[in-house]
Amino acid sequence: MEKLEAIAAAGFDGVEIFENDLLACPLSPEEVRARAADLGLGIDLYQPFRDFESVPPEVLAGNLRRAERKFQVMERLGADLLLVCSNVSPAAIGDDELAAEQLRLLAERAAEHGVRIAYEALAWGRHVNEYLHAWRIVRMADHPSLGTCLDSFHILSRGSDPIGIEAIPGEKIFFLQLADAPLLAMDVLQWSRHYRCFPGQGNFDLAGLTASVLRAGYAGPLSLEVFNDVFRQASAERTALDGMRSLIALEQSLDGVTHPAVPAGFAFAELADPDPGSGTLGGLLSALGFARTGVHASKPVELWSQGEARILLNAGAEAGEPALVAIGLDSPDPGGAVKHAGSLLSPVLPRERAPEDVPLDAVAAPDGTEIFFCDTAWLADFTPGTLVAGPITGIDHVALTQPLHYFDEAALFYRSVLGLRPQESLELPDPYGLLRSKAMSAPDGAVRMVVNIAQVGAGHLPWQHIALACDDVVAVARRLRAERPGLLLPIPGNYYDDLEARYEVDPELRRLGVLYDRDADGGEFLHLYTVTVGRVFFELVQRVGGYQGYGAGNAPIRLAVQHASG
Ligand SMILES: O=C(O)c1ccc(O)c(O)c1
Ligand SMILES: [Mg+2]
Repeated sequence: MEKLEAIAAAGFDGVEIFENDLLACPLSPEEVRARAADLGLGIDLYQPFRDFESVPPEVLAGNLRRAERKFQVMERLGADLLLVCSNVSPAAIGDDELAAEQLRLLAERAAEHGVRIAYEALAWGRHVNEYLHAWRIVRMADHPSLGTCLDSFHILSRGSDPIGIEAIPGEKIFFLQLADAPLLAMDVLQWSRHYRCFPGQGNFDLAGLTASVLRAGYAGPLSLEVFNDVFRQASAERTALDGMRSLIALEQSLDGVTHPAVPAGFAFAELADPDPGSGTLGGLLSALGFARTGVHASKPVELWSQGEARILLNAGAEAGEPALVAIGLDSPDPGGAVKHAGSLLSPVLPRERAPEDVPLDAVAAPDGTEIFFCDTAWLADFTPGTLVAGPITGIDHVALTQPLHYFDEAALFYRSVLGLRPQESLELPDPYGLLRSKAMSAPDGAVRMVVNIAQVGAGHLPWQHIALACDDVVAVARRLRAERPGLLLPIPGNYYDDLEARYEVDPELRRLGVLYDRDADGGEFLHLYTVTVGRVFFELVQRVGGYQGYGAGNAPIRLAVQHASG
């Protein structure tokens, strides 16, 4: 019930009923039908009917009897399409003619009940596991009540080329199920049952496949069929909305709609500073070479800057401790970006604004961080102070730690709403659990976001950090280790024993506690971290020779030190 309500509220007009959901539901099929109808939802498909075709004659009778009972349930539900998935039983016989003959028989029986059959190749089917194989059997059976069901997961997980879909007559494609998935080297059944996600959240080309299905002349529903352990635990409402967002984004990419305003840089990062009197955040920023270069005309907000790195400290934000509350993105077209976000179900956030303030609109990222789309006008709200130049030149990236169940949602949000592209995804063991991380960036690297989750293990605080681009990390480290020794995170000597075994690096890195990474092309990354203040810390990063990563291999070292220092 809860699922139906959430699905209707998200704007869908139909559902598949998965048999397990019905079996566990206290309502009768008639009541489910009525409830769905009240909510404006059609029941487009009932599924799955398993292990039917290609069986010895003595098994067939029992299978047909089983089917009769399901046709009766479907009549009560008001559903007229049954998904039959390819037989996975070791008892199945690898004989296409037998499969076709038995499916024809099933279709004849179904027709008597006004039911049609959609035959789907499961990627792990015993004999039929390719969509074109299922289609050949359907064609051979040649019955108007028998067609095929295409499922993007089964097609793409096996590496089949979806172009072959275009040769199937559209009216014989009875149903289309869409699911994306991350690329994982694992058994296809486990992969399907636990890791499916919505289009745009994984690595498959859903737009390409869907385009082929539409070119074939298919005019039926686009149905999301996702099996995912995390989604099961998440709120149905939020998951349904996210599913709808994924379909809208898919539709936009089919229509050739590109993001109207991919951000060109970070305008600012905004931190809640609930106790400005303590000087904790201000002190940290000045130690890093920032200066307070402006004060907001109508709000208790200070602008601290160095080069193009701008940090807002907001004493009025609702937060008990220092925390990242907002990110400002330089947008070539803020109005267009906000409208685009709205089309993807990320409405503009209501905001208090003094009449004289420059209009500035924000939407909410999945973890609640506000994302502002800015042109340079926002700076006019701040009385200007003197600008400072220093080794810090801008914001390189912002890293947010998401709760587990928002991780895929965040990936889709940053991709569709902000127009960022997925970069590397990593799973790293750290001393207290597993760190999953996904990086997203604008095509030119001008905006980079890292979405982390601390998947397992208690004690992971939802830390966020702002990584500042720096011309000379070593010079900054030299100065800070001398002047403010407690400010930077100490790095264990064991790390350098290993680093020096792998690379010939300057021994000064060890003395200064600067971390290091190198990519396959010789690009280098030098970085260091400040201690954590409230929920935030800063990273200083220096990219050399086109390095595009994030030094993710060093993250477990950082986490261990952060844990040890509380
Ligand atoms: O995992 C399964 O068994 C299963 C069942 C029905 C489907 O449509 C499907 O894609 C997978
Ligand atoms: Mg399926």
